[in-house]
Amino acid sequence: MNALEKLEKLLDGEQFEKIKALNNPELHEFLAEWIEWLEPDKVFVCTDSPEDEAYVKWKALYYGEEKMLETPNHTVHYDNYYDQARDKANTKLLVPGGKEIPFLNTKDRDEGLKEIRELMKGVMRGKELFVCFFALGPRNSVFTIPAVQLTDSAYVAHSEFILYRKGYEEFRRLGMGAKFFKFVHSAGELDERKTSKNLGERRIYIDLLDETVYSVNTQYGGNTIGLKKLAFRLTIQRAVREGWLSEHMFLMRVNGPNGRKTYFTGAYPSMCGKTSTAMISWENIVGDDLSFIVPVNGVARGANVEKGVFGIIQGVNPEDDPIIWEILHSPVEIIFSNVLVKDGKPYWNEMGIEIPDEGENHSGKWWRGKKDAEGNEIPPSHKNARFTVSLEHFPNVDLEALENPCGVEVGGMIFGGRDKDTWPPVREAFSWEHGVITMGASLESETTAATLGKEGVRAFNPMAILDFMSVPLGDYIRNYLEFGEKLSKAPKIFAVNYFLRDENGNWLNHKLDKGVWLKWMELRVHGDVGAIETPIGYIPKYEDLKRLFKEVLDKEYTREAYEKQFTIRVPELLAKIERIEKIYREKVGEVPEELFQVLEEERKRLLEARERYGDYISPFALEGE
Ligand SMILES: Nc1nc2c(ncn2[C@@H]2O[C@H](COP(=O)(O)OP(=O)(O)OP(=O)(O)O)[C@@H](O)[C@H]2O)c(=O)[nH]1
Ligand SMILES: O=C([O-])CC(=O)C(=O)O
Ligand SMILES: [Mn+2]
Repeated sequence: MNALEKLEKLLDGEQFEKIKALNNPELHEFLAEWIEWLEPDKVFVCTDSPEDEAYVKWKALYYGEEKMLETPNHTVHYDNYYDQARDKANTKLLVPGGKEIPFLNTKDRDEGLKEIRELMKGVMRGKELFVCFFALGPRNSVFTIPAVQLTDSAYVAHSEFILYRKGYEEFRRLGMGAKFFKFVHSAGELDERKTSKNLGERRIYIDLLDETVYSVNTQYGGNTIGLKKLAFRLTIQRAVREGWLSEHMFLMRVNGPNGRKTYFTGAYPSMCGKTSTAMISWENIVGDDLSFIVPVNGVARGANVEKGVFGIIQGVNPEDDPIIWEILHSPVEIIFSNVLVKDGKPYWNEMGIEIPDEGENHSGKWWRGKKDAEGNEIPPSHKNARFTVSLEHFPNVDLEALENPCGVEVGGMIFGGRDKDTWPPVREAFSWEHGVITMGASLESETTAATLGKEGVRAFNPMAILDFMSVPLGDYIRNYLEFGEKLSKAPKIFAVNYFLRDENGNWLNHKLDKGVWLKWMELRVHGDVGAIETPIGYIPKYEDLKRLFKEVLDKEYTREAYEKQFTIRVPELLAKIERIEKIYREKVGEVPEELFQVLEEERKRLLEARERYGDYISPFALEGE
């Protein structure tokens, strides 16, 4: 029996017709094999029609994975109390022979496939399977990658409809030519709250050879939404093979003088400010999490992989995040996850208004002071509680850039992390190579609640991408360096640090200061302002920032604040170079030799500067040159 004949037996007539219309034998085989294996009671195939999307949304409510809230089109979803973040330990790359690759969590492919197949055998008995088609990147473009998702979670499918472009027609158009990704997900057995129960058997296995990802016994978006962080492992591999970049980066427009539009990408680790930067209210958002950057005729062109936001809700308040606040209070389609609900209204930590003392949250029935099994007090919402919404509802979205099949020219690329004591708030690299190595490849950041495990530990996180890395780090960095050589005008590279603290642990910057750094970077891309040369790159001049603080935030920026923030901290910077160099020399394995040269040059510049100026160098001293 061939695959289509098998499918005809497995599916209802109407569903079968939808599959038959896609002329792709590889797709048919994959579907036949997995539908038979998963044994769902029922299969629903989603085309791009609004009716099919509506069916999925309705099923999320019908099966109890989402509940309606008071505001129309708002729903809430809960993940298991212990399934609130990405599970790094159980996320593995399947590689032949289980080859060990530094910093990557690998597993023998045959063993992994065997294990996951066993876990998934008949896992959908009594359940409905949704077969969905999406596209990564704008459709019918150099960026497009089609993907098929199998899931028994209507919540996951619903989230994907909000976050990704529909892809059924794309499969139809491409026919046998579709080089597509495959995702198979099951939430596994559910408890009475409709959350995944068998967390001990939670597995996320990425088959790099077959460009397929399997995920089981989990619901949290970062572990299950196939097109997000699961596809990301596959796109990194493709990008390195094909010579482009697939990055953990927002994409935004910064508005310069006289209507000038300059596009920036920015890579910060999870929970370190991508969304909050891309949402600066006077600029424009294109994407907040994942970007593809492709060299086209010597120009780096960027596109958002997604079309929606799976954003962190903690701390969203009307002052700092006026646009998100507005959206979250309007009747557009939103899924809230792991927030507190009372009388049909959602509440979250640090929202700037009074929060009820009881309700329902990620721990079930909740009251203030409630403790979990470990004795920790449970806050109203989880730190990693999120909202899922389409970008089309954002008044500040740059729709033209979002939908442009040619993407946008990238003028600047930014790297940043949680760093309390080393990097200044903003600086510009001397060159592409200098930026890639001393900013991107040298990124460190304190760990956050976006992954299971301890928070606040300084960790090596090159390009903010380490959690998702799927190729040897040296290959990834080589690809980055070579990417620059393909460009006639490489984007300028910048590094930011929003998280500097003083001796008492207080932040040195306000959340909105990043709006000033962005304006400065925009001017620098076009050579409109000068800068101070330091051993670690160019930093802004006080006079320029003073003017920008006034213009952008209507704030007085004092010389004292500037001096404190932009002091070059030689001992911390040298220690960092030591750490980074050691990691690359001792742990990473093969790395382009340039990396060590560029780090060595930076060290020399720092040592020379220390000779002349001492350990902590005021920017005014350097400016005096
Ligand atoms: N102190 C300080 N905190 C900030 C700043 N910007 C953002 N944050 C906090 O950082 C947290 C996460 O920021 P997001 O922008 O949502 O994170 P993200 O990079 O989009 O994260 P992912 O969606 O996990 O990839 C929020 O709790 C913010 O309040 C800042 O300038 N200063
Ligand atoms: O993938 C997720 O869970 C959400 C996210 O953006 C990240 O953690 O970087
Ligand atoms: Mn992210």
